[in-house]
Amino acid sequence: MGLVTNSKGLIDMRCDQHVLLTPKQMALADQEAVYLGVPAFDLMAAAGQAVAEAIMAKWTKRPVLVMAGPGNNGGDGFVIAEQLRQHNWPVTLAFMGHLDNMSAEAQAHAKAWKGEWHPLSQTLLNDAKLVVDALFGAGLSRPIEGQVQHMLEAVAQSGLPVCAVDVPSGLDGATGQALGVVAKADLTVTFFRKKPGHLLFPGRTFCGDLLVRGIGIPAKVLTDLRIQTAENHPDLWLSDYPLMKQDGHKFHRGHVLIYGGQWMTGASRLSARAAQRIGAGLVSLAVPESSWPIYAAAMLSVMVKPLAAHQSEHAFQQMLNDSRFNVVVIGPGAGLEGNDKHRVKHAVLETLKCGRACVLDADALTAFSERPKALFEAIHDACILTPHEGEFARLFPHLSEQSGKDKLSRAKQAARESGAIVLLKGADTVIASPDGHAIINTNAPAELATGGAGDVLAGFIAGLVAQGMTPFYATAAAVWLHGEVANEFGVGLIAEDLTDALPNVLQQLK
Ligand SMILES: NC(=O)C1=CN([C@@H]2O[C@H](COP(=O)(O)OP(=O)(O)OC[C@H]3O[C@@H](n4cnc5c(N)ncnc54)[C@H](O)[C@@H]3O)[C@@H](O)[C@H]2O)[C@@H](O)CC1
Ligand SMILES: [K+]
Repeated sequence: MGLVTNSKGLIDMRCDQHVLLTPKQMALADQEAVYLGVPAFDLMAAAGQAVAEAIMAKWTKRPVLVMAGPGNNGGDGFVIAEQLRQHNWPVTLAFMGHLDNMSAEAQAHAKAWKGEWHPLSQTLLNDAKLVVDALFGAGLSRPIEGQVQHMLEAVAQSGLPVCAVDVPSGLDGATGQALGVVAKADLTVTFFRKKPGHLLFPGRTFCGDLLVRGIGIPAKVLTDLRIQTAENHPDLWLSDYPLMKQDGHKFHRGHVLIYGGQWMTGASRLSARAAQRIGAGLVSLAVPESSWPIYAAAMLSVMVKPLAAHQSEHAFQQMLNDSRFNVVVIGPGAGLEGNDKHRVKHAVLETLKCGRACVLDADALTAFSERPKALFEAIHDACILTPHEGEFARLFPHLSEQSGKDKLSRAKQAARESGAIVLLKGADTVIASPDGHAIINTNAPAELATGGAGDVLAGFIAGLVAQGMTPFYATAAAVWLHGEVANEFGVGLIAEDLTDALPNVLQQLK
């Protein structure tokens, strides 16, 4: 049963827990569940009950204001209100909508509410100690304005704790972007599966703690939804992960070739060490002859190969003839000064020309900013681009953060246009493949924003590709390990620690 495809084939139901549904896909999942015989009334009852239970688990009994909107999100609100009332919570219900326009199940649940109905009004906040936001969920279709906007602003001003039903109202579940104003929540309870908007920024900051609750929708409805996006988790790639074999040999674990620059000698060395630590059998650094002593003195188990100044391009090309180098990393510390840029571009294009898997980072991306097309025309499917937002904007100016598009769509479009796997970095790193699949990473702590962390990541990816992992899943695994190591290490992290602390995390993974 296929959900998320990769170049190798299909991810099966083992990892269906981690798929992300757009609000549209969620509506289809609901419909399919009803088609399979689960009554819509029961789905809504289960959804409301799950939220009520989460509220009672998180907060002590207190006066609650439930704000119920005009659609099924509001229907959930009526269930929550009635459930809390039955547990002797003091509940005030404010409804904005017309009963006649609601779905049959929402009407039925609204009629089952035993308390009073109030129109939405800011004065209701005076007596409340908790707000339940059941105004809009998956059906939000335009920016919030007018009276609801004022109400949400008053909720924010009040400082009261908020529990959001499905998504904080005003948040686009597909993109993580705000449509007008958003009601920031302390707890969000969503149903069946997470939505991309819960994980992408700024959406993630609006959700508070996020809980996913089953409401009786069978997992088999996922089969026909053409799901393309998942949250990063070892379940996605562990079966692909190159765990060491007892009878393994270093030549079976690949050979990474890293291009080193003249001046910023630390960056490529960080990549080299990272590739070694994650298990590449051999790692070589190709460096300018003039900097060779610096590199060679610092690297013990990495082979450092000098590129003679008068024929460095030719020498690198010659090196690529050696088919034992199965992955090439270009970019960290590669340099853009003077003739460096020309050399870097040449190295990238030669690497691509011979079909070698490659990780292109930093200067290797910026080197093509005047004519990204020259890079895209050369790219093949084992090529991974690892830009931060600045580098990304240089290659894809129409897809920059300022374009107004969300990060998931931007990364997917960039992958499609370039033909490469695109890893768009950030606290919500997105890994997108040209075939439309994408993984959102969620385990990166703030400590990762430190110089050299990207160089280490490039090395991790290369090291995994060298050992035979498919580029898409190697990238996902590397990003996850990178985040996990940073979490494990905690405060005071510098890039070197990412490599040194990796073995602990690998041990746990094993
Ligand atoms: N069977 C189902 O479909 C289930 C749905 N559930 C709940 O239903 C929600 C989705 O329900 P709906 O599709 O009815 O959508 P919503 O309840 O999110 O809202 C739809 C309504 O809001 C109006 N609207 C949209 N944007 C607006 C804006 N900016 N200002 C004013 N009005 C606006 C629409 O015209 C429509 O009347 C989910 O988020 C979830 O909470 C749950 O009850 C589980 C089962
Ligand atoms: K909501």
